[in-house]
Amino acid sequence: MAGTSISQTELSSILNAFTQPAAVLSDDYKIVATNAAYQEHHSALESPTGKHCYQVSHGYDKPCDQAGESCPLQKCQSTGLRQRVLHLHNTCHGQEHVDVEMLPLKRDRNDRQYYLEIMHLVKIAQARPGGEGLVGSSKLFNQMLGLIQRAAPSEISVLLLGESGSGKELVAKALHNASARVNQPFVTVECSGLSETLFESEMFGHEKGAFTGAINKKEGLVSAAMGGTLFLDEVGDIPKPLQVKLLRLIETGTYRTVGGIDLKHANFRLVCATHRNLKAMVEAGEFRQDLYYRISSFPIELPSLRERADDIPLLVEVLLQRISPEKQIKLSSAAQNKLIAYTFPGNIRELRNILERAVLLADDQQIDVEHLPAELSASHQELEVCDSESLAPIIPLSELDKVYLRKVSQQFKGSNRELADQLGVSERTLYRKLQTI
Ligand SMILES: Nc1ncnc2c1ncn2[C@@H]1O[C@H](COP(=O)(O)OP(=O)(O)OP(=O)(O)O)[C@@H](O)[C@H]1O
Repeated sequence: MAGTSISQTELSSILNAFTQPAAVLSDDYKIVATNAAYQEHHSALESPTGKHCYQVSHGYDKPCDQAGESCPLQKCQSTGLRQRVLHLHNTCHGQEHVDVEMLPLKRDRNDRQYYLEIMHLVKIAQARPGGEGLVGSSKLFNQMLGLIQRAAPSEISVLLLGESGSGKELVAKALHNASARVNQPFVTVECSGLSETLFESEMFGHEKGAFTGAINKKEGLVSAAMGGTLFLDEVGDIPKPLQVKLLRLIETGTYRTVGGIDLKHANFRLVCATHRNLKAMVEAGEFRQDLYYRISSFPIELPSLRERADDIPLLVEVLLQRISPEKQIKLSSAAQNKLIAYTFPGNIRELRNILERAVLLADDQQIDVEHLPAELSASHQELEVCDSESLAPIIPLSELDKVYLRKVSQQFKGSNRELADQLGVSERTLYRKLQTI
């Protein structure tokens, strides 16, 4: 830092107080000093000092905002305020998600402005093959990840909105894993298909003899989630009389077991999920407005797989590793193109099912088009149908899967499990859908 009283070596040793990769940057995007973690993170063979931050982290030849990304340094310059942005960085391990924090420093004696950059490595998601958890690097996935990173450390109630199989449960776990409650339980409550009595006794537990069949005292899921995260899956399927009970629990933080007298205190962070349009349900009087506002403080929309088709090659690679870690199975480019062109009504669960089946069908290390289900090749036939006169009458898209399911469930000869597999949804989801047709 020319002209300042502090040397570069001293600056680096101060930066070494951070365990995360950290650097001091100048107004013109140049790296002035870095700590050891920064050099390790970028696997810098030669010192990054003097290079541009966008060149080292992204391999760009111009600042991020001119390369179609948001640039925290530029935002810091224009606002004078601390910034946080989720970026994909080139690191010693390949591409990684990084939560970048940028802070303006006090101007130096020559009135030059410098910035402190701290990189928080995102552990709940990966942008390259290997490991567990969420996978993706597309724009929509990164936007979703940015929201997860923001919400996770707080206690705010999160509402996950997305199609079946798009990863709602995995995101709920990611929220838990990135929160201070990570070492406490993560408890899922499947809200669909529960009668009023069953819901109450599942949620709150019951005393011995509370109702016919209550032979023993039973602990409820709210109690099991003590100190951790309670994940209400398919919250939109909770019948109205039960919604008021849930609201009471959330508002007062207290509950009674079925047949119990004592008021018990709950302690959980709430995450809810639904594939339904809750706002429309509120307008139609099917979902309580007060409960909706309680659970939807921080909504996160999960993109469907067809909206993030550029993630398909990466997901395929990761899922094949997870399905068959001992074999190094690859996809032929023709098979990959088929997958990219497919619409995936069952999202990532359907992709996983397709790959599991293909791994069994492929004799060698390569999955080809013939190992993929016939409906992938049927997309062209579907287009032909759409072009033909048989299009009329037009039915609302929301009705489309009901109409299709009605037909399929009448004609399908196998079990519900087999049908769910072929549709690329869980058996639970199929059961739920069958109830609505
Ligand atoms: N981003 C992702 N990366 C890797 N695997 C994923 C991702 N998202 C989802 N999956 C996988 O896809 C499958 C379905 O995910 P999940 O059960 O979380 O979806 P869901 O939206 O909760 O489905 P449903 O509404 O039917 O319960 C699981 O095997 C999950 O591990």
